[in-house]
Amino acid sequence: MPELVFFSGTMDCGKSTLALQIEHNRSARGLQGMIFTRNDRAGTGRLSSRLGLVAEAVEVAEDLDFQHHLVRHLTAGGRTDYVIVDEAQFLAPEQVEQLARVVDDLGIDVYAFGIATDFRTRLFPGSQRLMELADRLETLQVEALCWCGARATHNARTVGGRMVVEGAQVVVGDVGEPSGEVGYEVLCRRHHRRRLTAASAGAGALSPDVLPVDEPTSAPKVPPGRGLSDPLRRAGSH
Ligand SMILES: Nc1ncnc2c1ncn2[C@@H]1O[C@H](COP(=O)(O)OP(=O)(O)O)[C@@H](O)[C@H]1O
Ligand SMILES: Cc1cn([C@H]2C[C@H](O)[C@@H](COP(=O)(O)O)O2)c(=O)[nH]c1=O
Repeated sequence: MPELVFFSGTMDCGKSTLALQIEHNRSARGLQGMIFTRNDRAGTGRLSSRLGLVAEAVEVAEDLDFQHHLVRHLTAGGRTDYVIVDEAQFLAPEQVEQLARVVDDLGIDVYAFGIATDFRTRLFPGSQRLMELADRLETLQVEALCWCGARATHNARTVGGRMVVEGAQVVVGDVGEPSGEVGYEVLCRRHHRRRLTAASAGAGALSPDVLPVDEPTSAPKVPPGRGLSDPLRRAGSH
């Protein structure tokens, strides 16, 4: 049975990499895919991963109708066995409905990849519609981490490393932007709620715990995963 699958996760968790792997594995077996994206950081008509892989893609314009596009292609004698859509959070809800029709009426698998929520923790309209319509929701397995070491579940927008909560829903950008520029950082919910980015917390890279030295048995217990270098421990009350 063909299906509509929505692979979601925070920024920088490997969605585009997985999209390119799926494309690679299927095309290596002689299947033909059609790849779409919208607003990829690498430029128009490109699907790029931070691991350095890039593939050509159809840029999804606001008025692109997926179903018409596929029907035109098939009618002209083209073949498509599966469809990949990256940055699917930027799709209009109607475009997600067209993708569902591509699956049901044309019998083509559709794999969509995107972040679920924006910098204010609200669902993107395209992601919401995908969650409502997908046959299957998949969460990426390689989780991105918050600076504190916890699993990152939220995307923060930053200016000069500080989290901002005002602005347009769509601003194309990347994690780890130089200070002063608009960028993004993935955080756990606790630190997203407190607007505590790595820069605001004064955190550097995660440092592992040192091997335990003999502590007196009365010493306070350190929760697992909290090394001496952990800014949470240093700052105490965050
Ligand atoms: N130098 C590197 N070495 C190994 N893995 C890397 C490196 N740079 C990035 N990655 C991996 O790539 C992931 C980001 O992949 P990408 O597909 O661009 O993410 P997404 O599309 O979800 O934003 C990172 O979470 C990390 O696992
Ligand atoms: C949180 C958030 C993100 N964006 C943009 C920033 C990037 O261009 C993409 C996400 O790309 P990735 O491949 O998943 O890293 O989305 C945005 O426009 N608005 C937001 O709130």
